[in-house]
Amino acid sequence: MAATSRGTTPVPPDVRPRLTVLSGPSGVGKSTVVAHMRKEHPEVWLSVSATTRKPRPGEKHGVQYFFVSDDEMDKLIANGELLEWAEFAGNRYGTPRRAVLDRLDAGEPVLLEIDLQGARLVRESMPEAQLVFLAPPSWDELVRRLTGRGTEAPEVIERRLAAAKVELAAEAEFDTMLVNTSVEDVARELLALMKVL
Ligand SMILES: Nc1nc2c(ncn2[C@@H]2O[C@H](COP(=O)(O)OP(=O)(O)O)[C@@H](O)[C@H]2O)c(=O)[nH]1
Ligand SMILES: Nc1ncnc2c1ncn2[C@@H]1O[C@H](COP(=O)(O)OP(=O)(O)O)[C@@H](O)[C@H]1O
Repeated sequence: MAATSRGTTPVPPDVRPRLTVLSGPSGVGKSTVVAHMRKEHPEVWLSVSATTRKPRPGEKHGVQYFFVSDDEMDKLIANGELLEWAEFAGNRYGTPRRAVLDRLDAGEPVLLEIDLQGARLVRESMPEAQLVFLAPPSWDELVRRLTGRGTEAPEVIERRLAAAKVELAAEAEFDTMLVNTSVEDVARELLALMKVL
């Protein structure tokens, strides 16, 4: 079979998995759910974003994020290397385009964990993508999780909670809404949506 220009075997569109986008307010549990899911299903390919945010203790370049300078982010944007990017709570975040398209072409289930603005941009450029919104069981529980994580200063938490109000109001734009009461249940539901289970 002929190789594509990216050097992978083409997968017919009808069996190609859809790109899945997971969004939801900061602190709702997106990273926790995705980590749980990938422990048992490492075949789910999670895009690693570039960000200008500083690493938290324990975060490693190339694992949670590619941590880049403002200049480097400017270049990634100018060179068209990002599928989408957005500013969130004072930092920029973007999805490297090439890796995502290569994995989709290879027929792998691909997951993006990105904010509401990014989800809207993906919907515009790739209407076949499925958009999943992760919601907290309640506002108070979201505040408890975000505060309890202990990774952000109080003023950063305030910015993220302000963004959370906007994100929660946009829930209806998504194809599916999952409430993160149980990490195991949500991980299973997400795997089913991605046709991995
Ligand atoms: N648009 C966009 N948002 C991203 C990207 N990567 C991460 N985000 C989102 O940026 C927000 C902040 O991420 P982060 O600083 O890691 O905080 P956390 O998600 O609360 O742990 C979250 O909503 C992420 O989903 C990206 O490549 N593009
Ligand atoms: N279902 C859950 N029940 C209770 N705590 C949770 C649940 N899911 C996540 N958490 C906790 O909430 C905090 C925020 O989770 P995290 O995955 O960092 O959120 P996000 O990636 O959406 O910002 C973490 O301390 C995590 O352990």
